[in-house]
Amino acid sequence: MTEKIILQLKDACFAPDGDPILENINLDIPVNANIRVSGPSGSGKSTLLKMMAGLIPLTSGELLFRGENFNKMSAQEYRRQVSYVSQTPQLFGETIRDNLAFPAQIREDNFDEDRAKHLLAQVKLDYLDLDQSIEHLSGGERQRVGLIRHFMYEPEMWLLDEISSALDENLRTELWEWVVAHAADKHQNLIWISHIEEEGLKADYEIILGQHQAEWRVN
Ligand SMILES: Nc1ncnc2c1ncn2[C@@H]1O[C@H](COP(=O)(O)OP(=O)(O)OP(=O)(O)O)[C@@H](O)[C@H]1O
Repeated sequence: MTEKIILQLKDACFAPDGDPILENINLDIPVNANIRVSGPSGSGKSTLLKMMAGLIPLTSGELLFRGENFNKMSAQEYRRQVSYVSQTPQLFGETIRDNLAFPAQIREDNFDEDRAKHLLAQVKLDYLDLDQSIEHLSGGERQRVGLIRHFMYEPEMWLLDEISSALDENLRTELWEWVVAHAADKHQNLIWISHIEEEGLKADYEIILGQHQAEWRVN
């Protein structure tokens, strides 16, 4: 039996100034897998995640999700299903509440304060109050508030770009353990980039980037 595929890139190329950053990218992402993207600095790891997230337009080729072409879908709906988290999330407004309530606001839904507090605790920020100003948060606190803003709703797929880069080793390990367990529990697809090897992070598959190409490896 063939494996079920959730996301595909077909002959995808991104060449913003004519020179390709990534080209001839053909990937079939199986459902409910834990996938690492690796490769040297500048090899296009973030670019690949942003291509998958529909955040940068393909110069050529196709992005398909559940067999449907991205260009025929609502970009807003797609990004709610396929959630890209940057390593430097921008915080906005004045307080932590402003940030964590934002996803509900754009969905015209009620803010789930209990969930927000639960998520703060999951990322070891339960000492922060929702009405606390974001002005004096540390880099690591900002990174985690930006991360859990995405977790206020559950997507089908996570694209996580260096989400622990501002944290010390203990926090990194705990954060990744939580993220991986959360995704497994919710049967979510997980594609991630991390430079950190000592986290003991295990992936089912690896996408290795180099020379503008992507190699698929089964771990
Ligand atoms: N929109 C763009 N226009 C021009 N060049 C770009 C664009 N986006 C990315 N690049 C270039 O593409 C290359 C790959 O960038 P990318 O951030 O994807 O690499 P990376 O593997 O994630 O790097 P790192 O590990 O250092 O974060 C870099 O040389 C970058 O400057």
